[in-house]
Amino acid sequence: MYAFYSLLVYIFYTVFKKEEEDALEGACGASSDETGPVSMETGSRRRDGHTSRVGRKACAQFSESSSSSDSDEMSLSDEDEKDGPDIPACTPLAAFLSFKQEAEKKRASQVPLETTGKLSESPLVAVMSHLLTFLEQYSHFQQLQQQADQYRVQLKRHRVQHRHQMKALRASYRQRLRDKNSIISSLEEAISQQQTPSPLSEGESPSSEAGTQAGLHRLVESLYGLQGERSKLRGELRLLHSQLEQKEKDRHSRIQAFQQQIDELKSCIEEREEELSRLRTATGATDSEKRVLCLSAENESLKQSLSVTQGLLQQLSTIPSQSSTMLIKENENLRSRVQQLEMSLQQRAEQLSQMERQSEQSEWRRGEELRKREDRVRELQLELDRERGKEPLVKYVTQTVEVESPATLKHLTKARQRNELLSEKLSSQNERCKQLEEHIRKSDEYSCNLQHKIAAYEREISKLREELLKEIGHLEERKEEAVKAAANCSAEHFQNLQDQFFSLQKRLTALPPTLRSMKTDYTSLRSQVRNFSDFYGAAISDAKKQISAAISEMSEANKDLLEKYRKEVALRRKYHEQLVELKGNIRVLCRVKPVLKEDQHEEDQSVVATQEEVFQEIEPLVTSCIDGYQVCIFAYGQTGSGKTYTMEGSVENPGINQRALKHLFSEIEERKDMWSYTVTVSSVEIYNEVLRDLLSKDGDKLDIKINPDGTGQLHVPGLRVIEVKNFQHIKKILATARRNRITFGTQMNQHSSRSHALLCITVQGTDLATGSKTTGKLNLVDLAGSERVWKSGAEGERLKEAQNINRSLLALGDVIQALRARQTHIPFRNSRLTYLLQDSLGKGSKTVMVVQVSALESNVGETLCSLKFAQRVCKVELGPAARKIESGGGQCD
Ligand SMILES: Nc1ncnc2c1ncn2[C@@H]1O[C@H](COP(=O)(O)OP(=O)(O)OP(=O)(O)O)[C@@H](O)[C@H]1O
Repeated sequence: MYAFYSLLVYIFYTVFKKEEEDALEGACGASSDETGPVSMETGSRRRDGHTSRVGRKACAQFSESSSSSDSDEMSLSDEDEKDGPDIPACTPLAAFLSFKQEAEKKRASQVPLETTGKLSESPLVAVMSHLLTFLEQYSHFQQLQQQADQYRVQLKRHRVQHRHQMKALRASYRQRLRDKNSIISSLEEAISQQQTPSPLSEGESPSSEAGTQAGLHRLVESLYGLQGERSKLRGELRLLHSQLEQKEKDRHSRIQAFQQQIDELKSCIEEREEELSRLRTATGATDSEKRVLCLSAENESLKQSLSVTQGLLQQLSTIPSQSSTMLIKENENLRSRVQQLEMSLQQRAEQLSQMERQSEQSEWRRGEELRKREDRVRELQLELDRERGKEPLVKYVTQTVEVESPATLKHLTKARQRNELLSEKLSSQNERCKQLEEHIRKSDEYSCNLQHKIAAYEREISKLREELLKEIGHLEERKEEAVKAAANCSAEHFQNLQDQFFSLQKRLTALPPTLRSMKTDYTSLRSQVRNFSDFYGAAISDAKKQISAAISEMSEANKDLLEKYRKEVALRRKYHEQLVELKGNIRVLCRVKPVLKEDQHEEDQSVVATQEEVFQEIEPLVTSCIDGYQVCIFAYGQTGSGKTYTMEGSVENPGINQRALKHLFSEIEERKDMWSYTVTVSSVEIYNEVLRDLLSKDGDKLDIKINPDGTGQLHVPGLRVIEVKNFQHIKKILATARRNRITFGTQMNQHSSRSHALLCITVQGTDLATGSKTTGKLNLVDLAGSERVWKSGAEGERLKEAQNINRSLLALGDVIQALRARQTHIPFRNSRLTYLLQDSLGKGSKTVMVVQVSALESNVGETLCSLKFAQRVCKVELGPAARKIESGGGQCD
């Protein structure tokens, strides 16, 4: 077969060569057309290895047609470069193509002949034409392949460029994102720092308000900054979007172009396939079929290459899509990040506004609370004022106060309880006031009687005064007479002189010319005047002498009167002392405590003694103290029987202490012309057998010692002694002592004194006339109450106090017993109380014991005990009282 085909080719060659030569020889002769012979030569070269000019020209033409693609393929792979040397294989093809073109031209010119049936086409020529067509198609495929390669190279380049671009873009985006993230994280940190609010102290110090404001300002500023950042990010994102969209569009347009080319290629291939099948059916030649198969194989390979190209295209399309998806993802991430940021910003803004609202609310609440507290303070202040003024407080109890905090509630309940207590107290005090009014009425009656007595005394005194005045008047009359006598004498003389002066004046007017006589008259007149002055001076000195004589007479009479007065005072003191002695130097008074409102279930039939009445009994002893005696007044009795009331009393109704000092100062005032006095005060308490200064703040423990001055008297070293100038001063001192004294509430007495209290008043007097000095002492003792501990319910510390009180009172009883029995040893040192009262309870002193008893039947046992003790005291004989007086020379009385 091969030999047959080779033969066929050869025949063709010779036929065509012959035809061409004929045509050339016949038509053109020696024309210069080289095409035919060149083709022949070229075609022959393929077989015998010679190269004709025509073949080279065709090859050059082909090379020219594909030069553009070759230049592009310079950078292609080695495989592509290897395709280059195959091109010379196209040379016969080019020869065939040119030959075919010429044949077709000829056929076209021969068509009229064929139609007429003169020339019919041979099958060999038809097969050849088909072969040529295939070869043409093949060359076209090759061109397509080259184009596809070009596209592939372009795609590769694009891909590389795109990769670089994408890398750069990614790097820049990542950098930007990192920057943004760092900014956002720093802002978040700043916000979180601002958002960690310091807890608002209920007290909170309000410097914290300024800090919160500043923090809010900072937060708002950072918020604005964040918003600016957000808008920037948005702008950048928009830019990115637009870039991405642009790229996306480019990619789509490229893909569409590729797709179009692929479609074209596909349609081309389909056309070729149809052609092939048509050829198959038309020819049915076995060799051509083989050729067709070869071609179809080539076609298949082309298809494969196409599919590869398509794959590449797809890859190309997927790569940008991947990058775009990545970008989109990044974009989405960014978007979500921005959204998150926006959300967090919104949250922060909300939190900020919430914080602002909260701070406003808390501020408002604080203001409200402050206002309420101020109101409360005002109310409490009012309450306090009313409490001080002893006004009813019921009004406050009924007041409704808005309470918010438990502390205020507690305070309010306390205040209410206190109010209730105070109102109770107030009602009891009102009751007491009524009783006191009754007492006052009675004391008024008593004072009326006293006034009568005083009026009688005053009448006597006025009589004496009248006598004295008469005497003085008599003396003054005499004095006046003497003065008048002197004055009358000088007046007569003066009258005479005046008369003479007038007569002289007359004579002068009558006889003006007689100057000599006038001169003589004048000189005589001058001498008379001189004489008159001498006479007048003598008269005055006479009158003075008479006056001094009258005055000396009068002072003599006064002296007598003064002496009389002194005698009177001495007599009075003597009688007073006699009276006191008659009453006894140790006296016992019994005071029954009236039944108070709280004990009203029992009927009160007691004899009520007022503070004034009690003091009247004591008053002479206070006077004795001024005269230089040792006086002791003490209140004794069961707890709650009224000892403190008797000694100290209340503000409105003071007791013995205050009244005694008042009396003392009024006496001193009366005697100030004859005596000067110094009053000193000290106050101690004996609590649990320990001595404490009630006028000192340090509360040091004191001790009783014998005075080192050699008098043998007792004294308390370190005790504060205050000199008192007036009664107002003593009031303050007494208040201090009362404040410092230890009291506690027991079942028997709400303010039970748990100590013995001593107020020691020393009065040092100096007689202004004689210089003699007296030292009187007044000890005012408020003993602690004896109590039955099972009754008073004393426990713990109260029990210890009660035991100490009872022990010291027993010691007092022992001293009284020893004094009554006139024992040689008096056990003064058995207790601090008796040791301290040694001077006042011993011989030569004046003592008054006020026994306080209760009128209640429930206290009858204690009352009996107290009365028995009082009975024992009554029987004690202290002997005559001794007055401590030092004469001007320092002698003792
Ligand atoms: N004569 C009185 N008139 C009116 N009230 C009195 C009288 N005596 C005592 N009281 C009242 O009785 C209460 C108890 O009196 P007080 O404290 O003086 O007793 P006390 O004997 O000193 O008691 P204690 O020994 O426990 O200290 C007080 O509230 C007082 O005001």
